[in-house]
Amino acid sequence: MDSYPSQVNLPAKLEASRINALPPAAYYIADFISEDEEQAILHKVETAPKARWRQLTHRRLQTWPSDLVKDTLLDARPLPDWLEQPVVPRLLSIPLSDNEPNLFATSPHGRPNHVLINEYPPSTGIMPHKDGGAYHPVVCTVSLGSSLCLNLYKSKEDGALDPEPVWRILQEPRSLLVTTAELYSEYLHGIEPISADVNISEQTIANWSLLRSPSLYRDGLNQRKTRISLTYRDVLKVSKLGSKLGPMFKLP
Ligand SMILES: O=C(O)CCC(=O)C(=O)O
Ligand SMILES: [Fe+2]
Repeated sequence: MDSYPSQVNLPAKLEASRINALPPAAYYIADFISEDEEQAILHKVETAPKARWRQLTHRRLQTWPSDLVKDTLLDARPLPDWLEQPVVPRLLSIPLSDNEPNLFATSPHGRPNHVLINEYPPSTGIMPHKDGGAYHPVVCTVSLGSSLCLNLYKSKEDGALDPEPVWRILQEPRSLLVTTAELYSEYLHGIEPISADVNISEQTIANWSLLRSPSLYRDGLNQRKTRISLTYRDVLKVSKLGSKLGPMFKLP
């Protein structure tokens, strides 16, 4: 059966969730959080103080605990409880391999210290880009609300972007996608600003065998609804000043 009541389903080792079609390395866990957990987080995102949202032309976002300034996290307060639980302990609970206890075992703070929340109404996306040098090269993205495709792109010899994606990853609601290593440093990622993802099939989706509900896409279509993503990363530089800043400089 392709669909069953929502429950968390974690692999004993992350290696079991590896997207084998991709270069080193990406992992996809379809049932990383439950429907109740998804609803609780969505409620917190939607009811966050208005000052928390930054409106871009088509998309809006929140950063927790704060923005980066010159690649540095200024506000060193811990993540709020609703972003910490259940995601962070769950991320840290999955062994990567026999000799690496978890995904953040070799990162400077041993855990993610920053969350970016992006909201994508249908027909919005994000231009192809690399995440750059501010972060330890492990990106953990939890998807909420709707499925969409993340595209991976290669730079051409002359440095220009090849506009055809080399791979597509379908991210279902409640899933976790992890990208690391060469995939972090050598490839660009982006989301097309379209109302429906088309031509979805076993042949075109890199993580097809790891999907929760492949039968939903039998017609090759994913009609998008609003999707919220939570991107967990470890920011390498944290300001010592940050924890001493007065309340005037802090967002609620
Ligand atoms: O929302 C996503 O899945 C991707 C977000 C992203 O690439 C970024 O914020 O750097
Ligand atoms: Fe990114």
